[in-house]
Amino acid sequence: MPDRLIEICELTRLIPGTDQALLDQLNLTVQSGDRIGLAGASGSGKTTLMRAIAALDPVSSGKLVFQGDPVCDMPQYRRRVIYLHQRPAMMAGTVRQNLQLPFTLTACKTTFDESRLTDWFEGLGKPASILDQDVATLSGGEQQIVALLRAIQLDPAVLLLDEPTASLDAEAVQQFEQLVGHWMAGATERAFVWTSHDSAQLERVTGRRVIIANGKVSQPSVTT
Ligand SMILES: Nc1ncnc2c1ncn2[C@@H]1O[C@H](COP(=O)(O)OP(=O)(O)OP(=O)(O)O)[C@@H](O)[C@H]1O
Repeated sequence: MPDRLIEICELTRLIPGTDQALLDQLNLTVQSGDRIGLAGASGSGKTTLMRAIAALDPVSSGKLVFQGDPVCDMPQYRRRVIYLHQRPAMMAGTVRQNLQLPFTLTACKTTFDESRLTDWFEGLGKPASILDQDVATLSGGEQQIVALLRAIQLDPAVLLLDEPTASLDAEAVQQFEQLVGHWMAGATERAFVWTSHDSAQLERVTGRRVIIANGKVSQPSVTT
């Protein structure tokens, strides 16, 4: 039976200053090997839920359990459960400086591994010299690949992918999907949640569908 990576228990997030619930006592379990496609109408709360799972926004009530324990060591949790947005945040500087950034944080116990990154870039047909390139000169697709590599080099357990390829061209979409697939295949104790308005993409890359509506989730069908 797959291990439970994250248990989201009775999670409620109210619109600040109101009693209107964006997430309403929501329950969801993310297990090892899960490739979850999170779907729902625009404004249904997909981003709100992903950010709540990543512990990036305060919630009104509820509990997050990671690998059996309530989340309390936030820096460690943020390294293991990583949220990626459609428009990646890059700091001014080279690709290498952006990739080294997480290792400058005291919570990070692993070290920067340039040869592993070079292998990943070369697997995507990009030369090692990209590490010296200014991020401002990268295409949107290349920036998103750098953001994904910046996350997966930390060996996270769960990636929360919020419309990650919405503004990318077909080649960059293919590369992003390939890299996520490669990361998933690298260990069993991994999972992702992926939101997209592209149902063909969700069919392609995810294994089960979770639908959010009215602050709660339902799981209508298995798609693998
Ligand atoms: N701090 C806030 N105050 C008020 N309303 C908020 C706040 N945060 C989110 N909302 C509202 O909550 C709803 C859910 O937003 P969210 O971005 O999570 O939806 P979504 O499903 O990701 O949408 P989309 O598919 O368009 O990206 C929206 O109506 C949004 O305006």
